[in-house]
Amino acid sequence: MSAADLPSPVALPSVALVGNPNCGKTALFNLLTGARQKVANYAGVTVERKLGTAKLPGGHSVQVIDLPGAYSLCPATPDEEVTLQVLQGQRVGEAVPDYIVAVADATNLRMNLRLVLELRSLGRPMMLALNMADVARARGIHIDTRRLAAELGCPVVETVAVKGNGHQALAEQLVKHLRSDPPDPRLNAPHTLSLPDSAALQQEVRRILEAAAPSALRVKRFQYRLDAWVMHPVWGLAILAALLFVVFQAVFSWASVPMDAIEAGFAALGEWTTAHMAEGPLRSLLVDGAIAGAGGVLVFLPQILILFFFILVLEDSGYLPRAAFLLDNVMGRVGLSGRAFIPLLSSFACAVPGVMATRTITHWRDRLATIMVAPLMTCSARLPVYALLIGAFIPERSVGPFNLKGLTLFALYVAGVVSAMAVAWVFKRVWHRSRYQPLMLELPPYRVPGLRNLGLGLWERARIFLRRVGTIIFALTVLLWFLSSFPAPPAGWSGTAIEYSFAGRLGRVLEVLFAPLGFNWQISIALVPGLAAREVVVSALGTVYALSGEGVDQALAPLIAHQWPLATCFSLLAWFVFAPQCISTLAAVKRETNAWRYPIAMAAYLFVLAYLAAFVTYRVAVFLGAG
Ligand SMILES: Nc1nc2c(ncn2[C@@H]2O[C@H](COP(=O)(O)OP(=O)(O)OP(=O)(O)O)[C@@H](O)[C@H]2O)c(=O)[nH]1
Ligand SMILES: [Mg+2]
Repeated sequence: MSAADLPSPVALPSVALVGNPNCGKTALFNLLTGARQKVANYAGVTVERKLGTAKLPGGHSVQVIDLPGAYSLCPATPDEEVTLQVLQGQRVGEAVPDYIVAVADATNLRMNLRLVLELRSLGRPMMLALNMADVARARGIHIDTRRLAAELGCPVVETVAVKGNGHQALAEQLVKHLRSDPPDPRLNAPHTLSLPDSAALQQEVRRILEAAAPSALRVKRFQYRLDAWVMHPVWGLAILAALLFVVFQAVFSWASVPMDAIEAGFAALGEWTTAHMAEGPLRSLLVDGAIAGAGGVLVFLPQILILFFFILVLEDSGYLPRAAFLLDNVMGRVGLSGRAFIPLLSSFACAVPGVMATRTITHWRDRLATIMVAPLMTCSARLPVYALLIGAFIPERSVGPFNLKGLTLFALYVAGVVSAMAVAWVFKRVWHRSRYQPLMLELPPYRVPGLRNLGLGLWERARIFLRRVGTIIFALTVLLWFLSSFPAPPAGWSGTAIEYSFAGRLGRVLEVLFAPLGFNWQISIALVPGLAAREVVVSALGTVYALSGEGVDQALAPLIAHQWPLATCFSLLAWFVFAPQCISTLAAVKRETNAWRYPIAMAAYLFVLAYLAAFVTYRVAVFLGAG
């Protein structure tokens, strides 16, 4: 694409997608713009406004704005506030959008039309997209769109945002509008809101629906019977535990074949390179740095994809908000809001989106408590570290019907969750917070996960992981290789070259700090680049051991299994349950809280916990004879 093709965002008319949470705004946005923003079956997926360009029929282009879902133009949560700010042009450097596309879930008009009426009262050019038209039709909800358009005084179209061309009617209507009614800058002046009274709104919704879609008022919920099981206080918890358990078993048992293949591939590549290149720094960089280091992280791709497969299926099925209700009681007792469930669950992928997702939490202290414990959820960057250590030290054995490795991984995730609950409980004590906020959350319908969404989601995950391996992990590994190879030792040096290098000396210094935890100097070095990305600990260990003259023909796992006492493995695992080192999370916390003291407090408390946990684990393990 040449620079001329790139649309200038200032010149294009802007179209904002506004609607209730979970009505399919982002799915529509992705269809219109070709973007890949996250879509999932629960309220509060989008928490920041996103921009994209849509090419419409007839050569028109518009800038499309995807917004967080809102129940009303009176914001109750920080994400709803974002929506209102954008609509009123209160964001710095941004004008009021030229056109509003109100998006409504056609299966739930009784609720969705309230916001549509509020939007109408703004008096700005708008239209209504009745999304989920496919589901509405299947449920026998008939909507007279002409009548509805007449009642609302704006165009109404039906859309199906999960179908390839499900946005066609919307695109055509946009073009029609642009032709007949080009953007008028006079309408874009910020103005004060005067919203209709709530009871009057409800009456108006009823009146309109009786005229245009009487069947929408008689919707039956199909899901009550299933919910009686899924949200049952005993069966529900059993179902949740069983689900999570299957996930962790699968991460180990399904992944072994592709992982072995990738590992064998890298081993062969290393041998081939060693055989075909003259000895020297370049060969060492390729073999010890790139192949033993970054390649060692790539091996974990299958496990990450399996974990995300399950997360995506759960996200799309509509199960997650139900689990939030199920756990609301437990969460309330430790001082977390039930709304914290989804942000915390997102943190299993990465704490950064988890911290952002706390914008759906109304009260500041609830939100802060959730932010502070989010990094205790086991993010996917920890998976390679856990998997390496479990693969090396935990024998391939079955305990009853369970695989011992899967069981250990499950235990580590549970350790993270339990610690988060404990820390939240302490916060509650410190802040004397006892007010319990009842959980108000909309239950989405159950849905069979769409293959398209699933495939795109997995592809996106694979891309993110590969990009990390190819950029930050690779760069840090090369840097570490450099620091571990230079300066070269003088003639007559009796130890290995790495012990003489910068990294070797730094490792010896850090070892003093970490020796009480049972960490040797190789681990101590690896923890430093791990500050930027946790997986780098794995690649760094690969490089450090390869340079220690242990031979690259040995895979890392058997090597450390041979060299480290079991107590060190347990201690390092305990360290990583808390592992304070993730700069991007700390930066996200600074952004979201707008204060330095929170990320600093977070790093400090996590470091202390990690150190204590590893220390105690190591001592106990040594005492029990694992030293
Ligand atoms: N069957 C069907 N499903 C849809 C349609 N549009 C969206 N979905 C599904 O509805 C769910 C919600 O879609 P999103 O696009 O994330 O909704 P959103 O309005 O952006 O939600 P928030 O960002 O939370 O406000 C996802 O599971 C989508 O796959 C549709 O037209 N038909
Ligand atoms: Mg969205």
